[in-house]
Amino acid sequence: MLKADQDTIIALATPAGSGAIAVIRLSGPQAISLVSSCFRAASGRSLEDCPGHTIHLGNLYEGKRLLDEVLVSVFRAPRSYTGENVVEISCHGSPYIQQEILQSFLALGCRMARPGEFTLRAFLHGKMDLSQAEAVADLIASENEASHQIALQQMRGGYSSEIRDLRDQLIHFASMIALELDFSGEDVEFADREAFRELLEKIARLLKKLIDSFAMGNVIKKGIPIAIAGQPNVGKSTLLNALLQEERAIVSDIAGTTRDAIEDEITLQGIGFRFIDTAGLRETADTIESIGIQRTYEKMEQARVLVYMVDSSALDGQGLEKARLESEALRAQYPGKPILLLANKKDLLSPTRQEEIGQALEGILFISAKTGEGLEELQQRLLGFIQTGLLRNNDPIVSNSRHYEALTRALEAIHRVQEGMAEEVPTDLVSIDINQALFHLGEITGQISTDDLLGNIFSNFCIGK
Ligand SMILES: Nc1nc2c(c(=O)[nH]1)N(C=O)[C@@H](CNc1ccc(C(=O)N[C@@H](CCC(=O)O)C(=O)O)cc1)CN2
Ligand SMILES: Nc1nc2c(ncn2[C@@H]2O[C@H](COP(=O)(O)OP(=O)(O)OP(=O)(O)O)[C@@H](O)[C@H]2O)c(=O)[nH]1
Ligand SMILES: [Mg+2]
Repeated sequence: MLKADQDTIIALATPAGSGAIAVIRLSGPQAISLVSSCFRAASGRSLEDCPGHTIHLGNLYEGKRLLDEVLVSVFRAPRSYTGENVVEISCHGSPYIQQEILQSFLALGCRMARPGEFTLRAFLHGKMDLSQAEAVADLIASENEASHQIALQQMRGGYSSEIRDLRDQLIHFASMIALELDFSGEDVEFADREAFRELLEKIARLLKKLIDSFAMGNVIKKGIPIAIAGQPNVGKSTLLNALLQEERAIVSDIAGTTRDAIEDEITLQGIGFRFIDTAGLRETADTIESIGIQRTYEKMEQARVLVYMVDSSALDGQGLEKARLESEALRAQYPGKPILLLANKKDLLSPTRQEEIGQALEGILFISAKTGEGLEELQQRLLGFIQTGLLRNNDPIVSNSRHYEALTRALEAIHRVQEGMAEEVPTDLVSIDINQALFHLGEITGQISTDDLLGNIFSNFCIGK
C-alpha cells in the first residue's frame, strides 16, 4: 500500500477555504499528460513539450467548459519535490473552483493523496531521508522561532548525515568481523581492533550528545514549562493573566480561589513559554483544594523554572523570615532547578519597606501583577534562565521522540559491544550487538523502515504535504 506505485495523486496544497490563490498539486507518471490534456497555454505550446521547472499561463477546461484561468508549474521527474512528474495548478482561490478542478482530475483517473503522501514519495525516491521528511511536518507545525530553527536544521540534513556516515563505517567493521567468523577455524583478524574501538567511542560520543539534547529539544517544541507557585492570595492568577494579556484564570481576594492548575503559552523572543498557574499552597481540610495542592507539587516537579511568589505587602518581620525559610526549602527540594523569587503587590509598598525586604531576600524581584510594573524585567530574567545561546550555535538538537528512542537503543547496543570487546566475549556474540546498533541507527534515517512505521509517521501529516 505504501509503495511508490504508479498512481498519479492529487491534493489541495493550500488551506481549504477561500483565498487569493489556491494551489492544487499532482504527482505521478501521468501528472503532466493529464494536465496537458485540459490546459490551453496562452503561448500555444503544449505542456508535454515544455521543460521542467517552467511556469505557464493558460486556461483550464473540463471538457469544453472553461474552469479558470490558471498558472501551471511543471516539474519533470526526477527533478521535483517528490522525484516524480509534478504539476502545480495555481487557480483563483474560491472553494468552488478548487473543488471543480479536483473533481475533474479525479474523473480523469487521479487519486486523492493520502496525508503526507507527497513527502512519503519524496522519501521513497531518495529525495530526503526519513528524519528530513519528519522535519517537514515539524516545520509546518512550528509556531515559534526556536522550534522552527530545530525543524529547519533537521530538514536540511541535521544530524542524519553524521549518523549515516558513522553507520557506514560500522557496517564496514561488521562485514570484516563476519569475514572472521567465516574463517573461524583459523586465527585471523580482518578487523583492526584498535580502529574499531575508536569508532565505537566516536559513535557513543555523538549518540550521547544527541540524546542529551532531547531534553531541551522536547521542551522547546512543547514550550518551556514555568510553574507559578506560592501561598494563596499572593496574586499568582493575576500574574498569569497579566502575562497572557487575557483573563484566563479567576482572580479573587478569597484565599484558595484557584483549585486546579491552569496553563497557557506565550512566545518571548521566539521561545515558547508555558506558564502554569497553580493552587495556593497551604494546609487545608478541603478535599478538592488539597487535590489541587497535590497537583501544584506535581507541576513544580515538571517545571523547568519555578517562580515562587510572595505578597510583599503582607510581609511583616515574621512573614519575612518565613518567606526566607520557604525559599530555602524550595532550593533544597528542587536542586538545580532555577527558582525565581517574586515579591508581588509592589504598588502597596513604601520604598523603605521594599529596601528592607530586598536586603532580607537576596535576588528577589519586585513586581505588581496588577499594574504590570516589573513584568518586563520578569520576562528578561526568565529568558536569562534558558540558555538562548543554544539556538545560536549550530549543535543539532533532537526534538523527535522516535529518534530519541532509537538513539537510546543504539547507544545501549554500542555499550554492549564495547563491554563485549573489553571482556573478550566471542566475536559472534559481539556481532549480534553490532547488528542491533546498525538497526537502530538505520531507523532514524529510514535506511531501515517498515510499511507500518512509514504509515504511522506519514499519516500524521496534513493532506497535500
Ligand atoms: N509551489 C511550491 N512551493 C513549495 C514547495 C512545493 O512543492 N511547491 N515545497 C514543497 O514542500 C517547498 C520547497 N521544496 C522543494 C524542494 C525541491 C523541489 C525540486 O523541484 N527539486 C528538484 C530540483 C532541484 C534543483 O533545481 O536543483 C530536485 O530535487 O531534483 C521543489 C520544491 C516549499 N515551497
Ligand atoms: N494591590 C495589588 N493587588 C493584587 C496584585 N496582584 C493581585 N492582587 C490582588 O490579590 C488578590 C488575590 O489575587 P489572585 O491572583 O487571585 O491570587 P492567587 O495567588 O491566584 O490566589 P489563589 O488562587 O487563592 O492561590 C486579588 O484580590 C487580586 O486583585 C498586585 O500586584 N497589587
Ligand atoms: Mg489563583
